[in-house]
Amino acid sequence: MSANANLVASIEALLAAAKGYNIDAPDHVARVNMLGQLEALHYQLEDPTEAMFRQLTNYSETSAVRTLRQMNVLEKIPREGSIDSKQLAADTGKNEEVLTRLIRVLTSTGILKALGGDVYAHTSRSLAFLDTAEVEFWDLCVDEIAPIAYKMPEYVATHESDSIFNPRQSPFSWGNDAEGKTFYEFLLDHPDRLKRFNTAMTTQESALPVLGMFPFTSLLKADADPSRAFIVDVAGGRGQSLLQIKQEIEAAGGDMGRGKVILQDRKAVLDAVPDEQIPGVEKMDIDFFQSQPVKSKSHSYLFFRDLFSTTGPKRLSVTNGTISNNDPTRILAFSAASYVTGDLLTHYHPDAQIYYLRRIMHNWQDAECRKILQIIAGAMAPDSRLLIGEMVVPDVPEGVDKTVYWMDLCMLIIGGKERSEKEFSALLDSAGLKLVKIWRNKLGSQTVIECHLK
Ligand SMILES: C[S@@+](CC[C@H](N)C(=O)[O-])C[C@H]1O[C@@H](n2cnc3c(N)ncnc32)[C@H](O)[C@@H]1O
Repeated sequence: MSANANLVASIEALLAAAKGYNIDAPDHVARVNMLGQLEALHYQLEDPTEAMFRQLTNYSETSAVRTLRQMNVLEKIPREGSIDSKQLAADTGKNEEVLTRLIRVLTSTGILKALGGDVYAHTSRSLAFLDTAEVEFWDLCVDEIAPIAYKMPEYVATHESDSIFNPRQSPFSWGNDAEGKTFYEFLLDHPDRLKRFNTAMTTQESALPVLGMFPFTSLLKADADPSRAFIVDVAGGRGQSLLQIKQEIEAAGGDMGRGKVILQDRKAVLDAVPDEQIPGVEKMDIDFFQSQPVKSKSHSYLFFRDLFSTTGPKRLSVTNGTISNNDPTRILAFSAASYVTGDLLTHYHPDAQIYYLRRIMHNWQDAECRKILQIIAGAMAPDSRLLIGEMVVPDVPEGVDKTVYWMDLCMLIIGGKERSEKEFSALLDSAGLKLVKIWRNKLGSQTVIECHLK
């Protein structure tokens, strides 16, 4: 087909899709597919040099929005009607010329509307920066990641090519004068930035949904052991996923199979979550590189052995809360130290039906992921499932959803990685786990990867 025939065919295909589209009852998938067609059409029509310079609107638009937000200018533009630049300058106390020039960047790309004579109005796109929770994540990316992204050329010029795979030498660590610390160790040292990060993590629902893929309700059991956790959200942040899963299950008339619901994360993260924000959820602070306290009974003796690794018994097992050992003197010493009825037993939990791990694997390289997975696998019972909520990189870029690609650059910067199905499968296999099924979202790359012990 000639280039011209191609162009006409693309436009006709888009026209046919538009004719079948009901704008009053928009179908999300149909709409996004049409956007894909439109984007392909745009690439066919655009001159490559024009395209090269259009890239520059990315950073100029981002900078203009972020700067106007910093100056609280968007709030001063009326939601209905319009405002002129003189009034806007008076209302914000900012320089009129600077405001006008920043606003023009946004009217040129349709974020704000220019009505002529330096008069401006909101559009639904500018209002999104005022009204959506996702803007917290957007600000975080612009303030924490984008400055380092622009310094990547300097990073690669000053580092060995493999150092980017060392999470303690990531571009983020380097750009924050913190080489030697991982991204999360750095955040723990900076409570304000940690707090902002954790809040932003609660907001990305539209691009990275929790629900609509794996059927959580299918795992409810009326005769479930109430002492067994139904779900443990490992490094679950502020409990954002658990709350949604709980709601879905309760809406279906279930009660999480009578099992417990456990939120695990670092202590500093959990301490910042008021109990009333996560009703019915038990908090448990952990370091996922060290241990998984919610363990299968058959593995519990390892926990005790670990605690007594220097002087402890050679073999110690726990059955229904009774400790037995092949060395009675040890048991006596053990009891005398009052560990038996105190700290140790309160740390004992049976395993969980579901270990849930969302947006964790992509923060780390394979070596760290393998360690996290091996520790969870060591805690799982044969019927436990590990559910991994992550994007999966498609073999060939598809559709208009670019989230997985820009997220992968963020991950390259902080020391992590987005993975393909093949990469997940190999990683899981190396940690003693089997990838059973990838539950995909209708759109985009977000999935739930279901795994069992091998
Ligand atoms: C990208 S957030 C994901 C949070 C949540 N799972 C979600 O999907 O929104 C990564 C989480 O890992 C936690 N984390 C980082 N290092 C950890 C560690 N060594 N042990 C336990 N949690 C850790 C962080 O505190 C943070 O809450």
